[in-house]
Amino acid sequence: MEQADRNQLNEAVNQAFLRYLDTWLRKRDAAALHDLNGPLVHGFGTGANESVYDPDEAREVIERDISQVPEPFEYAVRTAKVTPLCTDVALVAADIGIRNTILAQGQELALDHLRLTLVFRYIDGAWRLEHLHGSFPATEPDGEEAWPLQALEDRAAVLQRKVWERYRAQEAARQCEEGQASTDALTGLPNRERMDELLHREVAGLNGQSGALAVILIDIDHLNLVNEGLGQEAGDRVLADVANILRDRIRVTDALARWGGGAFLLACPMTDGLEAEYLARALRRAVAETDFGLGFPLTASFGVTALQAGDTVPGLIRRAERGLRQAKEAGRDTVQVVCREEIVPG
Ligand SMILES: Nc1nc2c(ncn2[C@@H]2O[C@H](COP(=O)(O)OP(=O)(O)OP(=O)(O)O)[C@@H](O)[C@H]2O)c(=O)[nH]1
Repeated sequence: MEQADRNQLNEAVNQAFLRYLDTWLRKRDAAALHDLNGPLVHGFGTGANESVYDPDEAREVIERDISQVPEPFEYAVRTAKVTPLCTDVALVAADIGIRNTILAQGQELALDHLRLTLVFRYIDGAWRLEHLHGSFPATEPDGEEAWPLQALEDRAAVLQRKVWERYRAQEAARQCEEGQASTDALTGLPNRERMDELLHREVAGLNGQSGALAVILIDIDHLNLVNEGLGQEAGDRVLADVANILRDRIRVTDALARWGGGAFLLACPMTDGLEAEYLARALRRAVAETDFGLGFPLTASFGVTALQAGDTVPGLIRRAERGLRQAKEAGRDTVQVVCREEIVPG
């Protein structure tokens, strides 16, 4: 988390904490306090009362607590430390000076000190209480405090590390899943959906600038003959090999995707129709000159087009498809460039 984000989070959680204290201890307002809670509150008592409460149970605990001592508590925040656990969870360890007497298990108990450990979670646009642990530290016979603040802070540091580790692992898993969902497993290339998104982004930003983007649609010729003659696995190998041939010969700024079946789509930014045609010819040659170990030559056909004013992504793709169709009709193993309506033979 960036330092500026951390500062902003600390401030927002601190405000939520102060509002919670004021509502709970000074105002003793059960309804308002209930509104500051999250959907589940953990802890929320001291010692034996600690549990996980749903909203109705939490409301009951709050009302009981306030009905037992309706008078405002005099308190002063001595220290309050906010520790962000991740972007939407934060822990507050606080030391509160307090003057009051409560009835605990039939006995009057004079309070002068309250230690709080609270967890707030950002839910529906507000930091809401999710966990509350309160303790009234007693002085041990040796004069040492039973729960010194340093011990609470040490525990918070351990908790923070553990939550961050878990959060990072979850983020990494989520990003990995997203990557897998948009990658073609056979070739390792981005899939059609990802390329489609990229094209929409590119085309929207380019506004039909001439020479700003070219698109090449590539289709392996007679892939069905490889599948039928040598089996699906041989067809798969051909697909992966062609993907590698293409990948090895394009610029880092170009984007190559598996478009479906035996087809690939290549998007080349800062490339006009002529440059794209040269590239397509070089790629055609590279495929035709490769020995795929099939016992017969393998070729591919290419449809090329370039961005023009007023283009949409579907329009651009349709022109590349038209080029590819023309290339297949012209006998395959060839390149056809389509600029708007006219076809420039390759
Ligand atoms: N091995 C393999 N074959 C695939 C895969 N996806 C599609 N195919 C096959 O690729 C072939 C593509 O067919 P078409 O593009 O219509 O025709 P083609 O045989 O390549 O001949 P052209 O007219 O030259 O395109 C079909 O036989 C599909 O079953 C795949 O992931 N692996």
